[in-house]
Amino acid sequence: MSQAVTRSVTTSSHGLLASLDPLLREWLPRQRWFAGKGRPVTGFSLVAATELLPADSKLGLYHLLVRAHQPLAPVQGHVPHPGDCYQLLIGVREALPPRLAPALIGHVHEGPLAGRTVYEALYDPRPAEVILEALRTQARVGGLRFERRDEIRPDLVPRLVTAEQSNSSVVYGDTFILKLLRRVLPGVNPDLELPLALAREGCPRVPPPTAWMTAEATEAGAEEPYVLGVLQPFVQGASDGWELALRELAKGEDFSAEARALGRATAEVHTALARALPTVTLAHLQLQSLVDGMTERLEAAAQAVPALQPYAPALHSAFEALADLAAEGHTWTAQRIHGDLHLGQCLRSPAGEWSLIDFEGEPAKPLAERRMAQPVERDVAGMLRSFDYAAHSAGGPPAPEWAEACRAAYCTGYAEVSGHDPRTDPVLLRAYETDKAIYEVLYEARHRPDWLPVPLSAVRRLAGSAPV
Ligand SMILES: Nc1ncnc2c1ncn2[C@@H]1O[C@H](COP(=O)(O)OP(=O)(O)O)[C@@H](O)[C@H]1O
Ligand SMILES: O=P(O)(O)O[C@H]1O[C@H](CO)[C@@H](O[C@H]2O[C@H](CO)[C@@H](O)[C@H](O)[C@H]2O)[C@H](O)[C@H]1O
Repeated sequence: MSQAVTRSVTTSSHGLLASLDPLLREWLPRQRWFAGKGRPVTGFSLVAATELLPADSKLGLYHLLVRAHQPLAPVQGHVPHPGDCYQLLIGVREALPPRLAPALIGHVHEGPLAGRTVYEALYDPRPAEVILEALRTQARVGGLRFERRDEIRPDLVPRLVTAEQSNSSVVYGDTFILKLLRRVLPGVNPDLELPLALAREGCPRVPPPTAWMTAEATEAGAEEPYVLGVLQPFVQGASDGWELALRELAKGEDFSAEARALGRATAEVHTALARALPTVTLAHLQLQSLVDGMTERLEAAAQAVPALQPYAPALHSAFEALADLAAEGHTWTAQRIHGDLHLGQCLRSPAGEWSLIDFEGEPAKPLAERRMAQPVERDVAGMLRSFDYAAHSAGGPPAPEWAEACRAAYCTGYAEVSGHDPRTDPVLLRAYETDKAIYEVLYEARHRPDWLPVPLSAVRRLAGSAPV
């Protein structure tokens, strides 16, 4: 199958993009993983194009990195944002068989692919096999580079994961799962960096990367490769922490034993990361900039979501208390953390072992910010918020005692492994929990307005008003 991987396109790739342009303008904004929702796409530029299966054969396959131009893109400093770069796998056929109908991008009318049909190739087993084969054989095709740490068995059958995701994943024979990043950036990506560091430490709580793919940077100013995807062992029969928590809640069951195991798992990951990568001390100046960030996020969220405004002064006090401690000379240790931890990022195997996944951090933030050392309390606060979310989302009346028991058990488990009980730093923990609840208010207002009452009830609690 390795002969399938053919050549890199150097000529006519701009003609290729021009012919796809009208189809992509319509298709791309409809994708769950498209990050620029609500702003029109006015055009594209090609960052890289690689032909993985000859386009003039029965089934062609292009790997494209395409920058989507959106003129109202946010302004960062004074530099206009160039638009996000997306990874696309485009299949090319004469016509689509009915099973591939959901994958349709459109029919091409002009240019090198005129008369043919293009589609999202990950729905199609053959293109998905080509990617696995390239990883297995450590192929280099044009600017694409496929690398691996461990052996990969040939001929594993692929299936696309259809769950709502920020990226796209393919499971191969229930043995591996490949996550293809959609919005890609040049530079070290924590979704590969941290699991690799944890694998080197022998930490069993995170599936170790088996293989990964990158693309050479081709644009001016971008020197480091783009990380495009990571293959890791698939945890068979796993349930995620969110599903499990809701299931137990629905049965009226306590979840604190699992919460304690999750606290232990988080601490195992944190202690391994602290061994693997540098830790730093945060003193007054660094704390002030952390508090400034929290304050800015609160102000922006209160502007966007008026329901937050009555609580803003009380929420500010959580951040001021942290700034006061720093001004008194208190210091904190910071290290690499998960960065976006919640119950949905925790997988439990049928044997009861927990794994943490998805170390990408908050995808909307720049890589440099996502890779900064931070206090572990930030991850802890994410999990504490998640237990509260579950207690308010299970369908029945809110179950605050259930959440409280989980929150306490989680911290106990964390302390058992790390020797540090996050509750011993209540000011920092409260500031992070407040910051996360504010983030969630904004997230829900934008994406799931029906869920807004969930973080708002936490906002009321954190602001010192009567809990609901
Ligand atoms: N190693 C794994 N084993 C089993 N399932 C996994 C594994 N990694 C991810 N998944 C499943 O794939 C989903 C998406 O993975 P994730 O890394 O969170 O992607 P995204 O960043 O797109 O949300 C997870 O919610 C989980 O159900
Ligand atoms: O898709 P991501 O994992 O990057 O996270 C985003 O979506 C999450 C929802 O899917 C959102 O999480 C919030 O809702 C969860 C329940 O659906 C809950 O467990 C989390 O605690 C809560 O924050 C997350 O905030 C958002 O970044």
